[in-house]
Amino acid sequence: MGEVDPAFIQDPEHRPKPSIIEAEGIPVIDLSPINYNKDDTFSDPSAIEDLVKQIGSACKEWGFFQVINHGVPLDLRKRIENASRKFFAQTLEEKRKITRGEDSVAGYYDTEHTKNVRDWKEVFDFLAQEPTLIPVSSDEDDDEVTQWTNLSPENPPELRVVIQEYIEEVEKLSFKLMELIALSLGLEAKRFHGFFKDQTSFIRLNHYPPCPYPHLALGVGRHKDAGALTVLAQDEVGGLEVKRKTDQEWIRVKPTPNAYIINVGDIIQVWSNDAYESVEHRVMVNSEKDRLSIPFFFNPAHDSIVKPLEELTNEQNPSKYRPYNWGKFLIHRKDTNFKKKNVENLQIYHFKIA
Ligand SMILES: O=C(O)CCC(=O)C(=O)O
Ligand SMILES: [Fe+2]
Repeated sequence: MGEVDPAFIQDPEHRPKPSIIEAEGIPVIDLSPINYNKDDTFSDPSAIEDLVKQIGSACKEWGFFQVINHGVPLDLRKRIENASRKFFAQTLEEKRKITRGEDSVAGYYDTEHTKNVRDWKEVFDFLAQEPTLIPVSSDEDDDEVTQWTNLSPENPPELRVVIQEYIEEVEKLSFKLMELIALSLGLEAKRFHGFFKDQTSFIRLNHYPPCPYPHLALGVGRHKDAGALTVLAQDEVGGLEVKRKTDQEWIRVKPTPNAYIINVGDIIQVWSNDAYESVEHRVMVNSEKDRLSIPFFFNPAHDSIVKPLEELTNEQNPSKYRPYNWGKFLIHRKDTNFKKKNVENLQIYHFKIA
């Protein structure tokens, strides 16, 4: 990654700005009421009610928030971060031994493109469920389903187990967040749980090496997350930017030690019939420091039909989207993200009812 490779160069309007705006506005929400109450139940109704309000406003106003006192053990986070660093510190040859194949999303790769520009990063993806059931093709008439499985790095030897332990914990957090989001929309707490029975969730280890031309490239180009919810751990380096809804400015999410960054994905946007929006974000790189981030993409079962919930639509507020099949959507995305293509990949607005 020495000379300027045109594959990484963003169009001028998408290049990072030299001045960074680090807003205080991205809410930090304390989840103590659901994690550290004395008798371990949802026992303090007023604290929960307040929490639900905070979650609702954050989803509406930002589509992004951070959580503290989230219940994921700090020691586990440290262990996954250390193991990930060891993994990425290996030679390219070693890492490429578990390169992601055409037939699964799991494994190592360093050639992802976002909006047809190559990202300055390398990643390792690991599925939450093994096997994960998924359609063979994005073709609507093809009913065939296949199984995705994980690839296991030899080194460091602890990585696989640490990832599995970590997934268990962030998954618990994701379910709790979905309950709070459901309540904030006036739904029953467990309204969303059924969608995640055979989930297609996965965890991603993102490594952003120092970049000699950080003013031209991005670690991840502007995008929205396609799934339901993302639970992201970022290290102290920083670089994640979120598009502020009020003025469309790019705002840096300040690293908060031990916090998780949560964002609403496209599926929540559709379920909520646009009450909550999935917000664009991107990652800046820098010329000096490596950066590590670990998103957990909480995604429903492949055969989920994604559409606005009946409870949230009516004559005054009719459904804004045609239903789509999540598994087919995911496969379509996978096929187009892998290579540079001259067409835009599939987006939820393609299902929008005009
Ligand atoms: O590295 C980050 O902070 C965010 C990465 C991201 O947005 C993604 O992987 O979808
Ligand atoms: Fe993202």
